[in-house]
Amino acid sequence: MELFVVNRHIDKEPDHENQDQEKAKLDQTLKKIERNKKLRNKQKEKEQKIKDAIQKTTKSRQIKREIKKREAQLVSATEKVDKEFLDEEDSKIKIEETTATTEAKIKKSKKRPANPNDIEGFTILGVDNFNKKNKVKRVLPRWLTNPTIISVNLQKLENKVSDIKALDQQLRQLLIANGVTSFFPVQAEVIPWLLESNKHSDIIFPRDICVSAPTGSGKTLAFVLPVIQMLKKYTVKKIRCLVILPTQDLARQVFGAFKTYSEGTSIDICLITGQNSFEVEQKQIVTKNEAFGFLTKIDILICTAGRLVDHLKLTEGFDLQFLEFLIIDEADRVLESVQNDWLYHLEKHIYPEGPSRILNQFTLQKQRPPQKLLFSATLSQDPEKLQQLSLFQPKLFTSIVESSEDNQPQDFNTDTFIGKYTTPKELIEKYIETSVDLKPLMLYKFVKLEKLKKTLIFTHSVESAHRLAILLKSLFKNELSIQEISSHLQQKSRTELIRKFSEGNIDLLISTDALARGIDLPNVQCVISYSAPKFLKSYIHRAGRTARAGEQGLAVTFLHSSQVPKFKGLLKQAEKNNVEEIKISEEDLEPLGKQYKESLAQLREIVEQEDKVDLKKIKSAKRFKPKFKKTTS
Ligand SMILES: Nc1ncnc2c1ncn2[C@@H]1O[C@H](COP(=O)(O)OP(=O)(O)OP(=O)(O)O)[C@@H](O)[C@H]1O
Repeated sequence: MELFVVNRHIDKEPDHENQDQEKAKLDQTLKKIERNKKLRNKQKEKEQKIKDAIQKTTKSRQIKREIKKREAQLVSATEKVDKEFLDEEDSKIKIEETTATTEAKIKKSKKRPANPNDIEGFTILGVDNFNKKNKVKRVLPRWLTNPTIISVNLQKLENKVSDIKALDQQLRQLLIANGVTSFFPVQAEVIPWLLESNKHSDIIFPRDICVSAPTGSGKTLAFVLPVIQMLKKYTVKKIRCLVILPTQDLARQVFGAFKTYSEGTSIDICLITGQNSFEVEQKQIVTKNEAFGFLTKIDILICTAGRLVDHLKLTEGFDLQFLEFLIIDEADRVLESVQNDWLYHLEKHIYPEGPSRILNQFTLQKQRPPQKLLFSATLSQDPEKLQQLSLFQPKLFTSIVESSEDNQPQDFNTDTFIGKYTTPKELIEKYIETSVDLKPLMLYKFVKLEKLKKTLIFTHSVESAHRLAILLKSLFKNELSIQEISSHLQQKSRTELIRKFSEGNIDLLISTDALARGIDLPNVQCVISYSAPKFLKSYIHRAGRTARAGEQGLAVTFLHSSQVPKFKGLLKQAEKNNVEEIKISEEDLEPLGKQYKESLAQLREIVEQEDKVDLKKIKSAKRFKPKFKKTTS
């Protein structure tokens, strides 16, 4: 049996001490295991917590996202609802605006194709040259925006001549003797201002002035009277006032006014327009004395720009260095004229060493610079145009007032200020539409219907004035006195015709625009623009020959149908939007047909004859040209 006994290792007898030790070890290990188990469990719990927390945040984020999404959906839904409630007009406007901007964008993109050379952030020079630039708003200088306003009301005159003590007694008496009892608004403003501004002119140079007031408002006396008063004091003759005008007729008229109001003074006035010979004019201005050399003989010189330059160049001893007043009447017209470069020659003559506006010892020793006085019914308020006169601290007197609905003057606006003119309140303006063929007959009918006398008729050329005169003479027979006047006539004949018309001995005076400016013809009943005026300025001056000095007057313009819109456009510039039409039916002219045909035949006959003789003479007639002789004796 033993054979089958497996001899296993049999330990020795258990050692109790070792057994205890081993048991302790085992216990420790078991405790360790238990601790580790607990630790692992704790770890697991922690991880689980973290996991849970992560899960929670994700969930809340999801929830938040979901909430946001829902909110967004809600908002868009609300907006949708709101939009539906937008009122129809608003949405229309929005649509229009969007369409307009889109269209503009399309246009822009069409206008300016994408440039392949464009570099981001850089502008390639020249690319934008074709794009429309924004208009720069013009800003007027202060003196133009702060004028002294002149009333156009000549019916209610508040300034009696006897009350204006600034003018001396002698002048006031002369005014009353000439039928002027009250001052017109332009005179009431300008005369006292000029006298005051010249009180200390040796120390404080007076400011230059620009005066823009309607035709027939009395601008002439506004400069004549103060100048006479201020020059009275001088005993030594020097040219102290120079008046420049655009035409001989006007120069003559202003000369007349100076003569009238210088009565009883020692002021000498001279007119140089070319009517007299050059030598005669030279002798009127200067004389030569053995002991003193050249001596001036006059105080005031009135001239046309062209004739002035002739004297500046050729008259020895012609001294303008003592000039105190430089008056330019119809200033816009004079400044337009480049006649012999008059402004350049004049400046050179007044300031041989160049102009000096600075008050210093040098300028104090010399004479003061002349005060420039500019007058016109259509004076340019364009600072660029006025710039050429280098005005000294200019002051503006104007009747141009922008009025609001409550008739209160408003701020000056460049667009509505420059190029605006006023006309007399008493002027009634109308137009007649007619065909070209029947125009002369329509004129005949109108004159007869209105029983017109003392009427000025303006045509665009000497020839058309001449033909119209022949035709009207033939139509009216001896019923009315009809004459023509133009710059082709000699000064003497023109003065004679003007005198006869003023006295009422000519009923219809047919003229070119030569007579449109400044000429003062008393009580003109009607002004007819037989040829439509090309510019607003020419219309204003033509029409301004009537309704002068507060009198009523009628201005009628004859137009072909194609001219009506342009004419209305012109008048709009002067804020005349309701010019009435006078309707004369062409049927009313039928009974005059035979008479008209006969007159036309007569006209043809006369013109043919004249073409051979007279008209040629008129065309070749030159103004009287004097032989210039240098210096005077
Ligand atoms: N205070 C006044 N009382 C009455 N009549 C006057 C007065 N002042 C001027 N007149 C007359 O009024 C008319 C027009 O004057 P004036 O020729 O000076 O006008 P104007 O403003 O220069 O016109 P235009 O712009 O056409 O040249 C003249 O016959 C003048 O004698």
